[in-house]
Amino acid sequence: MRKPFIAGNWKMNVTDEEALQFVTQVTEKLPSSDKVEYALCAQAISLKGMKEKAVGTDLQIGAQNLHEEEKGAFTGEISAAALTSIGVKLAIIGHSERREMFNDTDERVNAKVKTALNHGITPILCVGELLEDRESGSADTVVKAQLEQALAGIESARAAEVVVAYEPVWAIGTGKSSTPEDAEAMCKTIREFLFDTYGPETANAIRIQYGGSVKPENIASYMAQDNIDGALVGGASIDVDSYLALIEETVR
Ligand SMILES: O=C(CO)COP(=O)(O)O
Repeated sequence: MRKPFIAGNWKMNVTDEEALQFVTQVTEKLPSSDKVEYALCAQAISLKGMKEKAVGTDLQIGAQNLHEEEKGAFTGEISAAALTSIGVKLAIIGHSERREMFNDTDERVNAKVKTALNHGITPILCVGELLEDRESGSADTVVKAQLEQALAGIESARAAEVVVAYEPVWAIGTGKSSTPEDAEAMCKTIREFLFDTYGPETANAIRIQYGGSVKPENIASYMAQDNIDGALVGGASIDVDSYLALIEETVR
């Protein structure tokens, strides 16, 4: 059985002071991680402080990106080694906002996933189609191509450590979430791709999250689907009560 995994993606919406306050408030109330894993992915500036505040709890702290190179002249970027030096072992990779605005091509996403795995960082690998892909009937092809390129050269044992987040781009921050049935259909397609690529053991081990306008009110309908193992949540993860409710609804 795959353990559900709920990750908040705060994007560029939370200051350091707010981030630290959030962790203090939330850690008092988080349930045990026996049945559900949970994480918060914050701006780089807050990761160290959040890690310190989360000591002794099961709250995972993740980055929203990392650079594929080990080190060097990459002004403004974050290295995997810098993340692990403060104990961060989780990073979102290839989010659609980065693919669209920050040149995260499929090739770079592949390099970033490899770098993350080389450093023992769990990548939350984001894939998802644009509205025009869905309307033209090519959503499956687009998502499979993203997966194929992102996972190129990564062997089965290492691929098992990847978390895939299926986020249809048209559902992100729009309030227009995918129906649970449509989300399940794509997550099943993703699972089948993983099965064909890596065989049953790895395909069944990899967790697939759905993301796109997930809220406490609709998360249970996604979690009820066979191939959805959690959620990557933007807006609804920024409020303490809402974040806790997402986790509670997952294990209800
Ligand atoms: O992009 C997302 C998470 O990575 C989804 O954002 P929203 O939950 O705000 O739609």
